[in-house]
Amino acid sequence: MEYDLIIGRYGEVGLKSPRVRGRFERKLVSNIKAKLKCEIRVSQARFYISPENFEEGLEKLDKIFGIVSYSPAISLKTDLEEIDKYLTEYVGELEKEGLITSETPFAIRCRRVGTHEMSSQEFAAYAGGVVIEKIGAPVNLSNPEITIYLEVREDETYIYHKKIPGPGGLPLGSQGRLVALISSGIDSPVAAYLMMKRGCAVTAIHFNNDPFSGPQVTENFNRLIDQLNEYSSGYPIRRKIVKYGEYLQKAKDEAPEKLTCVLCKSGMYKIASEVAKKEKALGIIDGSSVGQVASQTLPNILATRENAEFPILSPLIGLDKVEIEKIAKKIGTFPISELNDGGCSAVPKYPETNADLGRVHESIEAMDQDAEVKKVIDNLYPN
Ligand SMILES: Nc1ncnc2c1ncn2[C@@H]1O[C@H](COP(=O)(O)OP(=O)(O)OP(=O)(O)O)[C@@H](O)[C@H]1O
Repeated sequence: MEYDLIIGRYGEVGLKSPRVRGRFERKLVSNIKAKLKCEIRVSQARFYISPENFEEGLEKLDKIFGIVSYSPAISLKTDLEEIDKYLTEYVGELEKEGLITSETPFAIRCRRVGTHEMSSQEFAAYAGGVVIEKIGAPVNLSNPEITIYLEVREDETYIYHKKIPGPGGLPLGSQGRLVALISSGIDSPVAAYLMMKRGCAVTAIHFNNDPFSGPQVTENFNRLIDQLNEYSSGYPIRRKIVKYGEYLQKAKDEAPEKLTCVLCKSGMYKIASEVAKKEKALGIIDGSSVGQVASQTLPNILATRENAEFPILSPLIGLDKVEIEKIAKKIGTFPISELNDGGCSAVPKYPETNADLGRVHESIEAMDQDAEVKKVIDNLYPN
């Protein structure tokens, strides 16, 4: 089929007030243009996109948040003779592709904006007649096997038959920035993806636990970010790699062994809070899911988060592993997270699962956590 443009649709953005909608539309247009060489016209909740490379356009729109669906289409003048000519050709192409035969029940759906001599129903009936004339297929409005859409907008008309689902959500960057804690595991990249889908730009922090973990962990982190960057058009993910070995050593030396993981996580949130200030971010994302591992019991969640200065958003908190893995597979991070990273040797044999706040406070003081956090931040942002 010789398509000449792609019609993109947004969902939730359309529910906003006109002023907010205008801002979101501009953001969406600039995000599309950051990824795709194209011309874009916006009109009445539709994006009319003319990409330089059509196939590339179809592929890339699949990863731009805010787009709910899109359709490759042909455009023509709003004129009955033109509709006759182009629709006849269109049906001929569908026939060649095996999508319609003389037996295939079909429907025409017409949407119309503007002033015309015919109603939408009359346009649809006319177009139905063209299809019957060309191929003799039966009309079936309640249960069609193929639907051909006719979109009549003032003096331009568009014909298409496919509605490809987009990723949905809100345009990236429309909701400000968050700092995402990304390990090399399955969960945290999914958490970051879900918040990106809600329009949040991301700065990713990774804690390199060397000598308690090997270089593979950080390599996997970098590969995960490369994969997530497929979805970051307009707002590429910023990366920060934190040297965390010294902090962990201090925790092991000065606090009860059992509490290492609690102190590790509590330090991460404090450091993430400092990074959030530097990055002008408004919150922190992590990949916790209640009860999944030792550090994610409710008492440990309380003990590790109580001193963080920013809200910690955990979009996976109520999901179970199978649900999280399903998303990881869909977004392409799963096979990277599955690579063996050698794990973390700082994890004690019996990590605390029911952290007592009093003992955690004592340990935080014993290891002089604030001083250790400051060292890490000075190292990350030398001035
Ligand atoms: N090395 C790290 N660097 C950055 N963030 C980390 C690191 N380790 C853990 N986190 C953050 O803490 C969250 C909980 O980590 P934890 O190790 O308890 O669970 P997990 O189930 O192994 O998580 P994940 O699958 O994301 O690695 C992670 O989802 C991530 O957001």
